Amino acid sequence: MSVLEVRDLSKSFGGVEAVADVSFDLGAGEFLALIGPNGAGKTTCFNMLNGYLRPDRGSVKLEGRELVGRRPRAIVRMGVGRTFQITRTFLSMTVRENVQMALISHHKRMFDFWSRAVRMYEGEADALLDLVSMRDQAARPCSELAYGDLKRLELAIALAHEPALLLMDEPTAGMAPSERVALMALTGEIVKSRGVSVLFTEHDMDVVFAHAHRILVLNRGRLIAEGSGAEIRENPLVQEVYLGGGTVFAAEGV
Ligand SMILES: Nc1ncnc2c1ncn2[C@@H]1O[C@H](COP(=O)(O)OP(=O)(O)OP(=O)(O)O)[C@@H](O)[C@H]1O
Repeated sequence: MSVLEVRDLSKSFGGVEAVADVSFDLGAGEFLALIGPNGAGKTTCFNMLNGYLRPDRGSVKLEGRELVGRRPRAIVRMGVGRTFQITRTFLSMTVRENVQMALISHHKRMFDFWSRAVRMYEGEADALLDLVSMRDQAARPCSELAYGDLKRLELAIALAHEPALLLMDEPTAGMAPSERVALMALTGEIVKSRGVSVLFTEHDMDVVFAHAHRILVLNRGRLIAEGSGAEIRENPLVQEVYLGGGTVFAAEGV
C-alpha cells in the first residue's frame, strides 16, 4: 500500500495556477524527489501536504487517512515530519536538549526543563543522535554548531516525531557540496533502516540523481514527468524545460 496518495491537488493564486491536478503515490521506504524550475509549484505543493495551505481541490491521504482540512500540528501528529530550508533549533540549548524537547513534545509531556525533565528521554535522544552521528556533540550548545551539523540535528529532531513520511524542503540548501552528499547519504540510510518514506525538493541535480529512487518533475504547476533518474534524464520534455539550462520556461504547451 502507498504511504501517501495525492490526487488532483490544485491551488491557484489569483490567475496563477501554482499547482494544477497533481497526482502521485509514494511507497513505503521510498526516497522520492520533487523537482522543477523556479516557480514550478514545489513549495506550494509541500505546503498543501503539511497543512500550511488549503488546496482549492484534491486529496492527500497518509496511510489511507485524509490530511486536507487538518491543521499542520495535527498532520505532524498523524505522522508527517518535516525539515525546513531554514533550520529551526533552540540555539541556546544543547544538541541533546533540542532532541529531548522534540521527544517531550511528541509524547505530549509537560515541559518542565528545570526539574525532572532534564533527564527525560535522555536515552532516546542519544539513540537518535547516534543515528545521525551527532552523539559526540550532544552537550554542545546549538549556537556553536556548523551548518551541516545543524542540518543533521534537524533530521534527528524530525525523527523524534516517528514520522511515516518525512518532507524535506531543499535539505541541502546552503551546504558545501561534500556536506550535501554526506547528508543525503545519511538520509538514504535512515530511509532504509527505519522504513521512513521521504519526499524532498532539491535544486542540486547531482544530489537528486545520486539519491532519489524516483523523481517527479513539475513545470508551471503540472507534473510533466515521473520516473527513475535515467528516465528523467532522457525525457526530452524535461530536458527542454528543466535540464537544458537557458530559458527554463521556454516550452510552450507544457
Ligand atoms: N502566496 C502566494 N501568493 C501569490 N502567488 C504565489 C504565492 N505562493 C506562490 N505563488 C506563485 O505560485 C507559483 C509557484 O510558486 P512556488 O513557490 O510553489 O514554486 P517553487 O517551485 O517552490 O519555486 P522555487 O524553486 O523558486 O522555490 C509561482 O508563480 C509563485 O509566484
